[in-house]
Amino acid sequence: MSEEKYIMAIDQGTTSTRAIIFDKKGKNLVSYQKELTQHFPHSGWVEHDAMEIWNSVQFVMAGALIELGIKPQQIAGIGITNQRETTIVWDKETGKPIYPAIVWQSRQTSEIADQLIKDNYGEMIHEKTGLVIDAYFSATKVRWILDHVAGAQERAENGELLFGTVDTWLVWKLTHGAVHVTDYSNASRTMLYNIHSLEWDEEILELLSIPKVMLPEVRSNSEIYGYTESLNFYGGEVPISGMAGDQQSALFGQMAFEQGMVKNTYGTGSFIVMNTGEKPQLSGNNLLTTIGYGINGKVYYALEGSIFVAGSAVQWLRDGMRMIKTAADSEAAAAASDNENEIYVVPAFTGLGAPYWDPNARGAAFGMTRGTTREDFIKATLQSVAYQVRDIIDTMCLDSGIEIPLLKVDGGAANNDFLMQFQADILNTPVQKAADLETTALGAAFLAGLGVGYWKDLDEIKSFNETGQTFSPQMPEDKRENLYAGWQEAVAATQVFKHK
Ligand SMILES: Nc1ncnc2c1ncn2[C@@H]1O[C@H](COP(=O)(O)OP(=O)(O)O)[C@@H](O)[C@H]1O
Ligand SMILES: O=P(O)(O)OC[C@H](O)CO
Repeated sequence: MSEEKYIMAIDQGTTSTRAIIFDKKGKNLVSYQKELTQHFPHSGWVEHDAMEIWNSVQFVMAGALIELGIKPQQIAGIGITNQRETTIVWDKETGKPIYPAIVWQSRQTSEIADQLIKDNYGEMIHEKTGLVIDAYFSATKVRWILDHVAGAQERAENGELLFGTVDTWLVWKLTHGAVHVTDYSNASRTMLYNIHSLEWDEEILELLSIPKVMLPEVRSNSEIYGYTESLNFYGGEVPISGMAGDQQSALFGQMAFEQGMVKNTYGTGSFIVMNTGEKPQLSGNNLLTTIGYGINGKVYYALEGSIFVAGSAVQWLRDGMRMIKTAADSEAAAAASDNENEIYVVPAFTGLGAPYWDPNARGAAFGMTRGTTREDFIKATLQSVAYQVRDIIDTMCLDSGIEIPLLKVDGGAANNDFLMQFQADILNTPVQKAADLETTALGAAFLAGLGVGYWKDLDEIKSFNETGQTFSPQMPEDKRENLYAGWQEAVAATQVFKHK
């Protein structure tokens, strides 16, 4: 009797690593998770131990197999999805990183980014990569490592060092150093990749003195990149057949295959991504143009708005302000606020992302009176997430000329009904939750399953479509616009105060 086969997705996120096993109907059967240590060596720096990332992946893969009670040989394909931009440089011979992974949120390379802006490279880099110059992307992080580790530049030039984002690092480790690849979606977040010619950009590489020999080969999002080395995977040689950055993977998992479809993932940050079809569309309003996915010889582009602080504002209410015990408590507290005197919280803790890109802004609260309560403050913090999403969706509609009929949502904070209802109200657009909020992993599983023929095509995948609750707008127009105008004033006032 032949044994049933499954697809495994590895979701290597900023705060945790998960392995999730899906069946033939795209159903999530088991999810196994491990938290990841966050290192903050200096103010504004965020680093991970790349070996801990790798160990956590092995741990969750084993855990998921054991929990489901299946053998590695029953995995038809593995899909990898990952925190994007996070940068690792390692020694090709020893397989050891030469410096910790510099995490996407880290600001330690902002001086390099500022210099590029001062030297007027903004337009050239935007045109070629679709990105806005910022320390967020991998390019300045690679430069920083080559500058700060003794002898690294020379060793990189000699071909002794390799660079990779987390996807690349994991495939390299899983294949025991045999395969050094990335995919279109991750490459498009490095600020080194030309999204039009689909090549590493020689001019940018030269500008930053990054040797091309250390870069991975860029491949599609769904194909066999290599096989797990049997020692790494308990005797199993399993194809690794799908790969995408986590936000693009969520777009795929939400089945946003058509031009104009938009998803928003409410995690630590919040990332709104619109499928814009087969032609890259450069934003005139500071959104990012990025590659959504490339499959069957076609590349699909996307517009993205990145909000750095979303669910982490709720963590701040819990751990910093100590106003709530759990993130979920924020829902009842916000619903209990009946103050007509609305206050605004602008959670610009690490500056403001899209569409403002103001690295020097810092958090602020406005409109408080003697009557303002804890509940009002919690409500305003949740509302700040929804207002930031509106800032981006409005900009996206302007840039793309596309009206958004529906916002598909997922991620941890999408569990908050108060936030979802307010989101629908402030956008005046229905908000539809995914049936299973692990959409990021589902996207990687779909890509991996398509890559090995486990699923035939997109039509088969579309037949699994199941949606969760939909929140319909209920707020009167004048109230919506008054509230939003107040938010815009609050953001403008926040930007007047500059962090020294
Ligand atoms: N019910 C809730 N209400 C508001 N925020 C929540 C709720 N549940 C989780 N969160 C927030 O969502 C985030 C976790 O979501 P997750 O998708 O796991 O994030 P990530 O992938 O970035 O680690 C945390 O920042 C947490 O504060
Ligand atoms: O790990 P997440 O879910 O917080 O996502 C991080 C993003 O990919 C950063 O661009």
